Amino acid sequence: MQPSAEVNQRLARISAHLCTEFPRVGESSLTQSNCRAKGGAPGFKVAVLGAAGGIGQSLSLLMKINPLVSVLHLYDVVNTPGVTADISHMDTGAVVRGFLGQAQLEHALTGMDLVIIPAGVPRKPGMTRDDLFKINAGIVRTLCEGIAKCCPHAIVNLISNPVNSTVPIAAEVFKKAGVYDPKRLLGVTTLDVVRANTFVAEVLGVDPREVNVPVVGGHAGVTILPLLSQVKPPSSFTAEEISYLTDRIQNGGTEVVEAKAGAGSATLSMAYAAAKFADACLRGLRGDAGIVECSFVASQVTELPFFATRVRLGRGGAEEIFPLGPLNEYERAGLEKAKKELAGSIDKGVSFIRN
Ligand SMILES: NC(=O)C1=CN([C@@H]2O[C@H](COP(=O)(O)OP(=O)(O)OC[C@H]3O[C@@H](n4cnc5c(N)ncnc54)[C@H](O)[C@@H]3O)[C@@H](O)[C@H]2O)C=CC1
Ligand SMILES: O=C([O-])CC(=O)C(=O)O
Repeated sequence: MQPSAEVNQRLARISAHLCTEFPRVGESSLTQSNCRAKGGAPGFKVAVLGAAGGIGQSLSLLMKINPLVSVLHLYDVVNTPGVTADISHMDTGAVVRGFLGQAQLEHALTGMDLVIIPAGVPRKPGMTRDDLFKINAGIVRTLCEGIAKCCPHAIVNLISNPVNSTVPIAAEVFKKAGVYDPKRLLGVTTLDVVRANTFVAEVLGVDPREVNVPVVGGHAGVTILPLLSQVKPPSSFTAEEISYLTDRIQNGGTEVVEAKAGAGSATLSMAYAAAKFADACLRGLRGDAGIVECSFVASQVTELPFFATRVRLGRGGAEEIFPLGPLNEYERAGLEKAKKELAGSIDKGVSFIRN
């Protein structure tokens, strides 16, 4: 049955009100709304791809309350109308627009300064992050092809797992399109740092906000390498504490996957971590000085083409990559293990696009 003209008019009015870009009932082709960011604060344009998911919804909420964001585009292959309607009622500055399905990806991406990608399937108990490669590699490829075409200068925050492979995939897609700027592609490893700060603070009996633990390497199992010898403020740990903390930080994701017992992986702490990292990227874009975060980026710190270390964020993205600093024997052994596993994951990502 064809919808009445009245139904379509009503949907058009709601759509214009929400600044969304959903197809009207019965329409297959998409109309671009000419909705302006009326009353929106000056700031950056941010897109969340995978915005209707477990991470995506909370992350979108947190970006809506970030005063540096003027326009927030929410893209997913399902459920963005509801999420967008909901978030758009928050009385904060950012104007929210929703985009649904592949046909609207280009509209979602055009003009964006920062694109955050939590799209893809999460783990269930018994799976490794690498088990997600089959599905998530293709999703990341498609989304990055869109970025290369529509906002090649945007900063990209890649969350989708396995990060150790999806970042190399994104780099290859951008290279193929001739738009690769290694400084602008950042794998999000902030949750490892957030966990490390929390667990170390518990052991030390201090406020986690006072603790900063550099976590280097990658984002899976032994590739997650906390540098407990470089904790700020300077702290010393017993051998038992070092072993307990390293194991807990490396397996923090699995701890949540098991506790959720089939209902997914970390979403709330991840949304917090992603929002923290995105805010740091936006402050860097604004030109703030001294913004330093850990991230999995193209790097010459080791012989591997990608590695997570502390980076300084600026107008161009990861403008400076800091060396590892002095490691103790335990950390040097951990580094060797991390590099071995990382090399295979990076190769797998590169081969996915090249072959
Ligand atoms: N980097 C990190 O530290 C972390 C990464 N993750 C990863 O983040 C990803 C998302 O996790 P959750 O939000 O829990 O999963 P979820 O299943 O709740 O949400 C994923 C969303 O992605 C959407 N999606 C699927 N295909 C898409 C496509 N082609 N384009 C746009 N959206 C698409 C889905 O419709 C869904 O709404 C997973 O790969 C997970 O492993 C999770 C936690 C931490
Ligand atoms: O463990 C997972 O699958 C999700 C993730 O990356 C994390 O929580 O660190």
